[in-house]
Amino acid sequence: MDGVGHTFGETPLFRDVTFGLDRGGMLALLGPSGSGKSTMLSILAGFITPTWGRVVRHDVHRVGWVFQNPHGVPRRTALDHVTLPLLTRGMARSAAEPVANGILDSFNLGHLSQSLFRSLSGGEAQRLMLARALASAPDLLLVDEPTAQLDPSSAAAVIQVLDELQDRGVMVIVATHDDRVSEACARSLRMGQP
Ligand SMILES: Nc1ncnc2c1ncn2[C@@H]1O[C@H](COP(=O)(O)OP(=O)(O)OP(=O)(O)O)[C@@H](O)[C@H]1O
Repeated sequence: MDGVGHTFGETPLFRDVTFGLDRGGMLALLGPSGSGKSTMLSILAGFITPTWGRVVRHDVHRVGWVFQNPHGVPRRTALDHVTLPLLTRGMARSAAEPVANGILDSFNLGHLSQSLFRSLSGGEAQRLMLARALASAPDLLLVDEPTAQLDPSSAAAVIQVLDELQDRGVMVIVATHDDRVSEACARSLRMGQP
């Protein structure tokens, strides 16, 4: 990001944001409600063109986004959720299901493989959304408030998953109010000081 700023009206939401992130890097976007964290994620995803500055992506072909509230298909199993992105990447079902089960295991969800999405707890559902995002093999993963709805132990499990994602070479940018999430990130960017 080079000198990026954005405004929806007269007052800039943020200005002059410059940073670079390498493969395997994890950055926390911090700031109070309304400071522009989601807007910044949308700019990074390419959904919004910033008013000022530019975003340059090298070797970023796939961008994943995990929303604050886990959106799954209630009557589909956890396994279905992780298998689908593999099928859309061209894998045969016979090859995709073992890979999906491996991903579920690594997110501590293996025992819930056949559970319907609607029966999962909030923390399990949020981890499943991260597992599904990983199955789509993103180069850049944007995560919005992953722990906002979670109790401390579910939040700790999600933070561990975020850590593992960066170990796998994914660039992770996470908008958060949660100090524990920002502590897990090597770097942070504080919004709300235009
Ligand atoms: N499309 C839009 N048009 C006009 N104003 C917008 C638009 N999107 C966001 N805003 C405004 O921009 C400001 C920043 O919103 P944004 O959702 O980026 O904040 P945030 O830091 O992610 O907040 P939260 O932590 O509450 O999710 C808010 O005042 C919001 O009302």
